[in-house]
Formats: sequence, C-alpha cells, structure tokens
Amino acid sequence: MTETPVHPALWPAPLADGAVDATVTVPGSKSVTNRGLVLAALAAEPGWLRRPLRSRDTLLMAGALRALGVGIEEGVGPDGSGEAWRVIPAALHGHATVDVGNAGTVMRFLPPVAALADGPVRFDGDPRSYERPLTGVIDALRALGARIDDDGRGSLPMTVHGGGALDGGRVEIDASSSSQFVSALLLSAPRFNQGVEVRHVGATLPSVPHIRMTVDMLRVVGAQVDEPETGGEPNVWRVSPSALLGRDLVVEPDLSNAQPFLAAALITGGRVVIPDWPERTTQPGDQLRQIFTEMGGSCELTERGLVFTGTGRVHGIDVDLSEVGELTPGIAAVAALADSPSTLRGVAHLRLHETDRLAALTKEINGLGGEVTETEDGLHIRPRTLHGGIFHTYDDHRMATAGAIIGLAVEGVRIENVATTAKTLPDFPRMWTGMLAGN
Ligand SMILES: O=C(O)C1=C[C@@H](OP(=O)(O)O)[C@@H](O)[C@H](O)C1
Ligand SMILES: C=C(OP(=O)(O)O)C(=O)O
Repeated sequence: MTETPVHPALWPAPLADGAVDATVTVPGSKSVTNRGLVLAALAAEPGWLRRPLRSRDTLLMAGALRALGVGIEEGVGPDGSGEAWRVIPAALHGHATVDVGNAGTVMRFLPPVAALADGPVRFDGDPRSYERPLTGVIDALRALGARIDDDGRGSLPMTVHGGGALDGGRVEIDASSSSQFVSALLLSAPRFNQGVEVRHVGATLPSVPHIRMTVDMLRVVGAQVDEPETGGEPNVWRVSPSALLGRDLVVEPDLSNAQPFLAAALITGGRVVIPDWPERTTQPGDQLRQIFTEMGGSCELTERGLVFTGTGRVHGIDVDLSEVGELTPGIAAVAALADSPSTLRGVAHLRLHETDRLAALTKEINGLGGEVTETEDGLHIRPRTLHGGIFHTYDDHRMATAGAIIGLAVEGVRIENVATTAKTLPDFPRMWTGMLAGN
C-alpha cells in the first residue's frame, strides 16, 4: 500500500434492500485466458480461445503477444458459437515493447517468451509493477541462458535480449513470493532446447492450485510434465521439449470474480446462481464453495450452475488461505460483517500483490469503524458495527469489490476508483446493480 490516494471518482456502493435473488453470468477466468494465450502463441499450429476474458490484464497479454508477432484475431469459434480469439503463432520477433500494466501474469509469464524472440524486448508497466517481485524469473532465465538487462534492480523496467532460442535445463528458484515464477518457467519450457527442471527451494509456496492449472493446461496442449502431485519429487517440476498443439479451448468463468456475488447471497440471506460453474477445475475460486459454506451459506451444483444460498447469518472463520490468496480481500469483507471473529492465515505474500493487501484491508475496514489487525501472515478480524465512509482501493480490483460487499450491509460506503475493477472485471458496477435489481 502506498499513500492514501486522492481520487475524484467516488462510487456510492449500493445498499441491499433485501435478499438478493439473481443469476450472474461471470466472464472468463483471467488466469485461464492468459495461460491459454501464451500456450497458443507458442504452439506449432493455430488455435482457438473461446469466451476469453476481455479485461485490462488479458488485453495487455494479447497486446504484448501481438507486439512479438503473434496473430490474435477476433472471430467465432469453430462450431460457430461464442465469441473467440483465433491465435496464429509466428516466429517471435524482438525490437518490441511490452506494457505489463500491473498484471502479475504478464510481467512473469512473458519474459521467458521474450527470451525466445530474435531481438530485444523492453518490459515496462505501472509504477506498482516496479515493486512486485520478479527476481525469481530474472535469475532463473539468466541461469537458463538468457541475457537480461535490469540495471541490477531485479525488477521492472528491464530488457530481455531474446536470442531466438533458449538452452533451458535445471534451475533452482525461491517462489515463496509468487507461484507465478514457477508457472512462468513451465509455460514456455516446451520451447526451450532442453525443456526445464524447476526446483522450488523457498520455505513456502503460495497459490499451488495456480501451478496445477499451469500443469493441466500444458498437458492439454500436448506437453509432457512431471510434477509432485502425480508422483514426482516434492517441489520439482519437469517439462520436456516438444511441439505444442493448437487447441480449441473454452475458458471457464472466473470463479474468483464470482466471489462478490456469492458474498452478496451470503450476507443478505439471498440466492445467487452462477451458470457454467465447472464440475472440476483448478481455479482456486472453487474453494469458495467450502469457505462460504463454513461462513454460513449453502451451495449446490446443479444443471443451472452453482446455486448459492445464504441465511443472512454470517460466521467468522479461522482459515489458511495460502492456496487461495486472491480470495482474501472478499473473505475479509465478509468476515467484517460476521457474528464472530476471524483469523485469515498463510497470506504474507499478499503484501506484494496489486497493493499491500493486508495493510490496505486493515486501514480501509478500520476506517469504517472495524477492528482488523495485521498478523505476521494474515489478518485478525473482530466484527464491529460499521459506518459509512470512503473505501480506498489503491488500484486494486479486489479492494474495490471488497468495499462493494461491505457496502451491501453498511449505508454510505463510497468506493474510490471503482473503475480499477477493469483489471479483471470491467463490467463490475453494472453487474452489481443488475444483481441487486434481480436480473
Ligand atoms: O498464476 C496465476 O494466474 C495467479 C497466481 C496467484 O499469484 P501469486 O502466487 O503471486 O499469489 C494469484 O494470486 C494471481 O491472482 C493469479
Ligand atoms: C494477485 C492478483 O493478480 P496478479 O495476476 O496481478 O498477480 C489478483 O488478481 O488477485
């Protein structure tokens, strides 16, 4: 978290005037869309990405790949249904510039791709991107044969001097500050001359389901991956060199972006249906079924999608969120409205996300009269009667949606810069008012 920003745009978060009852169609997953784009760009033949998320993070990814020479065209999928991107791989060229914005997936997943380009690729982004950890990727790529000029900072801005190919091989990294370091190396590894063996040597590893998502998606495009969860050595992933297939991939709804809508049902004692909730998924948001059930709701996976129902009673929770860190802001918001205290653990690395999320949540919930304290690796939240006020977002999409959740139950909450939700959910304000209108 940097200094409290001054922003003219204050969005009055709507107060719920009863139990919500709505069906909310949630756009595609950011994490799946950006992995899908990278894998399709590295494939040996064209592929399709259907129902991709179109938000700041994914448009930055598409724009960067186009700058490297990849064709990404608008179209309908091969079966004629649904919006789609057709991805046409090409020889990756250098002398390009990549704007990462504040997208972790772009700033981590693309430097290995740039190492395969045939010239320099300059990476730059929002001021916050300079502060987010990147050394794991930079050091690993150097060890695998890449030349990177970062002026010794270990962070953005930097230039990757693509050599047209990369040796690859064995590398040790400390991914305790971001699972995306591991995902980044694995995603491009089929194109490294020797593939890769990544060994994580740090004390902790956050967001493991996101690494599982990387492995699953690599396998879908034909890559051979050895990994801990299917009998491999703990903390070691191996990807063999191979050509990748061009696939027709349908992107699942973003389950982490379903969170505020599920929270609305939980808090108001209402019901929200999320169509197309996958039966099996590596998305961490799937764990909301369990977490929000423990906090007082109930859910059922039906043909219509996930039906989530609340009673209006919300319980506190003691939970380790290390696997699902990106759900923390929404869970903290619900916990602030609960009937008992909560402890959220295992998420120290959130201090280096879009903003310092632990500091930001503490400051903003306490600014509304709450009692949140930071612990070494999370938050302790004692519910208090909250009052209205400005909820600052620090350019963090999940801070904005967390404020909206609180605003359902607390009159007079105004969200500063709700437009920051465009990072992953550009239509959030309209979707939110639509849900409250019962659409
Ligand atoms: O690989 C991914 O798509 C993501 C991994 C996680 O990052 P960290 O491991 O840095 O928490 C998650 O928080 C982020 O929203 C998306
Ligand atoms: C941490 C997040 O994003 P990023 O991909 O930028 O790391 C997030 O979406 O909560």
